[in-house]
Amino acid sequence: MLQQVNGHSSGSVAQNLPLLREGLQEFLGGDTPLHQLDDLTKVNPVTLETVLRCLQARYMADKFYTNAGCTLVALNPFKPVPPLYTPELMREYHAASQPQKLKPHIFTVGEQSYRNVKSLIEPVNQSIVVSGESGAGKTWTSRCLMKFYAVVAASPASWESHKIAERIEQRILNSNPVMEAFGNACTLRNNNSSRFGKFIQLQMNSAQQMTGAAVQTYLLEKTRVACQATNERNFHIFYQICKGASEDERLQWHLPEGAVFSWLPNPEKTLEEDCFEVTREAMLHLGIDTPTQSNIFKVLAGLLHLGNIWFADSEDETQPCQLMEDAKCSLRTSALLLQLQEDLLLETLRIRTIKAGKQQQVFRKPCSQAECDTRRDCLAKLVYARLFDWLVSVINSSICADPDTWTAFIGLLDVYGFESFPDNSLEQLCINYANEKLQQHFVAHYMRAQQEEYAVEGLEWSFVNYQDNQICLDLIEGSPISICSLINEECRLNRPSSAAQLQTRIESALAGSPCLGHNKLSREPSFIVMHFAGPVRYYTAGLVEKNKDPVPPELTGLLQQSHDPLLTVLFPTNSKEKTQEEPSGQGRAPALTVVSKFKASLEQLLQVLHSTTPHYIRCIKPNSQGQAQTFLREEVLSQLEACGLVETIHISAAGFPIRISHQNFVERYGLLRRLHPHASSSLYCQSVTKRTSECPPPAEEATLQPLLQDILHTLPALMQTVTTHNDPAEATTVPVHCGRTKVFMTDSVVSS
Ligand SMILES: Nc1ncnc2c1ncn2[C@@H]1O[C@H](COP(=O)(O)OP(=O)(O)OP(=O)(O)O)[C@@H](O)[C@H]1O
Repeated sequence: MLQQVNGHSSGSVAQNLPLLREGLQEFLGGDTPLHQLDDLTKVNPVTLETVLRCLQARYMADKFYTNAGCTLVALNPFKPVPPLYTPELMREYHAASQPQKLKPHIFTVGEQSYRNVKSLIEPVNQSIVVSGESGAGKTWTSRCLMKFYAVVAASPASWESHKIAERIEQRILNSNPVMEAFGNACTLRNNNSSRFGKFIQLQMNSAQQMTGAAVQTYLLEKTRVACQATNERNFHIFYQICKGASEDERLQWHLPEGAVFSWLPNPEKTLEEDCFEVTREAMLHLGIDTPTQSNIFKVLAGLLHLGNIWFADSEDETQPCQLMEDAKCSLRTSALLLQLQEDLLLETLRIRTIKAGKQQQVFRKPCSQAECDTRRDCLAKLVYARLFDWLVSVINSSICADPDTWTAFIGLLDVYGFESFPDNSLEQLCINYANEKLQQHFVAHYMRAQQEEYAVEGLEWSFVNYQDNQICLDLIEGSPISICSLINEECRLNRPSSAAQLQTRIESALAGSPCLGHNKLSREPSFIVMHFAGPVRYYTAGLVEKNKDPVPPELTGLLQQSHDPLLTVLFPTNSKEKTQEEPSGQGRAPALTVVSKFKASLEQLLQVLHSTTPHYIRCIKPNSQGQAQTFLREEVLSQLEACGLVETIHISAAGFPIRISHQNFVERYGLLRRLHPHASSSLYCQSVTKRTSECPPPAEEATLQPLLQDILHTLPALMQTVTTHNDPAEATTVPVHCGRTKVFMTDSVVSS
């Protein structure tokens, strides 16, 4: 039973208030050096300042992992720390009777999830959500967790089954270099940035051995194939083939030393990720044999040559654009490598066919120079995206266990964190939408955990007034009208609409939403969404077109005519391709837009997450230069906001962020007795007796009780003095509660 402490004002107390506050702060800070606090919820009070100070102190002391209630905060060391990731340490966490008592580590999260699977307590399936901004360490963390499970979830009794398990684990680990070669690239923020999101399901049998895995990917940034920002690079695999091909392969793939490709910027930059051998080896282990690999690399070389095809502007609209002189050779080589007819490739790039009328008559219209470029880029994106999906399916068929052999899974979700750039478009809208969804999931889980702690302590209190981010989600995805539905509507109607019109439509249809900000500063048409992590301005130019992601049917038709074995698989002739250019008239299913496909996959993911016990790892980048021993407070703060940790601090603050064990509380008794020497404890005897009759305290706890009561009597008296000076509404909140083992206080005790 909970004891509530009501306040009594006292003149002497008011005079002594500054002294109290100072003493209390000191007391709450305690004697423990900040870097030794391994849980951010133990900093007292939990505020942004104290959390930042604690993380900084730990980082400087080479302590990279810190708990934050049900979350693990992982600071990127930006330097090798081999002792942190040895198989011996993995086994230590695995063998520990209480791993949560060891130093915070991703292995604690890994082991806890593993034990939950073992315990068979519902929900048995687990998910570990790894989030953070680009370069924060998500991929590293997921990789480490996979290695952890490969070590701890693999010790079957017989030698034979041990060998099978080892092979499966090796394949699962081999999926990493392959997916990274094809899906990662060097960006301004990370030399090895994942340009897609992924959910890896590690499948376990009834003896909790890893029997297989399955990978689901999200939103590959396929535009990178044909367009790279200044000082960024294309996907690693292109550099690997150009740098690592043998003499023979160079001849086969038409990649002479020193060849220049417009889609291969910054080739002089040499990265650790450029190692072709590692990728080939891993592909081989996944069952992709050498001829198939050669086929893949030949197609990629074909795309590089495609990127060198440039057109001159045509003066006469009725005439197709001419090839630039240098491009003729590139056209020939590209057609050769992709096994396409050269003249058909050229024609498809520069002539648009339009079907019209009842008879579906075919008209041929020469494209402008810009349209030719768009079609060329579109062709490359189409091939690369299909190739990537195909690789993922090959990886899955190599690592996925027979459904009869596994009974539970641990899912690792590695998703791009919240993004806010000077120029945000559909990609950022999708990413931030996913982050809002995950944040909602996280907040619900965090509140549940907080509520459970209160219940254990006997506190009857709930976060009834806490508003989660549903309003923002309604704005983005709600029904019937939301940003997503309006953008999709534009695609469906296929009407000409300007960026300014789209802005007006969004602003007028969603004017009532408190999460829609007003476009005051920008001259370019845009709208602002007030995300949980901060406001983001999205520009409306090109949004509808990106959402349609149109693939001219002629391009698919062209690839279906290729004689290349791989392209024949990627573009089968019998498939009923549906492209956005085909009108979706009466009776036809609505065209799938980028947003609608993303929304569907997100919903599926959330369904999976809801059916699991979640764990969260928030990766933080201490500085954007990738330097060891450098902790930039401003940068860390904005990430704490973006990953929802600030939100959890607010949730904590909405409850009782200050928690002190009875023992600690009483140890500091003198401080408060000085201020209120004649406090009577009679007021509390009743409630404490009532509590103790339900839950008898241990002997030492019993001796603490009278002292505890005296302090508890003093504090609220002080609080009332404080609240009457400030917000009168606060006076109605009971600031101090005595739980079974801890004293709980609202932050008004120290912050008012
Ligand atoms: N625990 C660690 N120990 C040492 N170095 C690390 C650690 N975590 C991350 N790093 C370094 O930081 C770099 C960036 O990490 P990583 O690629 O995992 O980031 P990410 O969050 O996955 O980024 P993106 O979203 O761009 O893919 C790594 O290449 C590695 O050099």
